[in-house]
Amino acid sequence: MHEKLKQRVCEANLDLQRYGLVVFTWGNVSGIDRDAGIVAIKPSGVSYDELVPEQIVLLDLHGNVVEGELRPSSDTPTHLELYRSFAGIGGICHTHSPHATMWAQAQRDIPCLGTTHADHFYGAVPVTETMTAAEIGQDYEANTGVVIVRRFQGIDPMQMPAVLVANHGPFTWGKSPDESVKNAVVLEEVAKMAAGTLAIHPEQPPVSQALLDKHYLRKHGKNAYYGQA
Ligand SMILES: O=C(CO)[C@@H](O)[C@@H](O)COP(=O)(O)O
Repeated sequence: MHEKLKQRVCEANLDLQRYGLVVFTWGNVSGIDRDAGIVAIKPSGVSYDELVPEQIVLLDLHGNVVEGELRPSSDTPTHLELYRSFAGIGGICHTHSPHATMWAQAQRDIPCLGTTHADHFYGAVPVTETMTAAEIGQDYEANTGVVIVRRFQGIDPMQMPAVLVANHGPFTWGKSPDESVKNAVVLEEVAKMAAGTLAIHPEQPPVSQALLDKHYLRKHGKNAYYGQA
């Protein structure tokens, strides 16, 4: 069932290693078939070298496993919360890529300091608030999704396909699993560039709104709807 979706999700997980975004199994990618209401996600703890499409786990949007022998990623509740809340996304990627994770640990938004950033993210990449002890204790992964959605009040996820979870790491998304991984690669690059730029010039201000609009809207169209011309 959903062999094509499992294949695409498996390939996107293997790309995490190909692009150098992960160490060990510190990352996972999922995809969704919205018509069927089925999410496909990497199994927990399985190394990328061994990963095959048959191991990809299928769930419904309530988190019930509908196919798969292995335990789904421990971040599954976060992925599910984002699919339920951000209607336009078709794939989600989570990593601990070092530079983006440094900004998440420092609990700082990544400012838009250049056109590379502006081409992909419409403004500063936001960091979430830290979770309360109750949120952590109750259900850490599900509440990670809740704090992401809370942070996106007033932010269009289709114009900002990335977030930094405070003290944890980045989540990115897109209209497909492979697009979510591409955004994770870009996020890691702009995180690295921003850290380096501010080390050279700590007072460097973000780009002007005119430059941000010029680059982001030119690439993504007037409505800046992610992934559509
Ligand atoms: O962030 C964490 C753990 O802190 C997880 O995302 C990472 O270890 C991947 O877990 P899974 O193997 O997907 O269950």
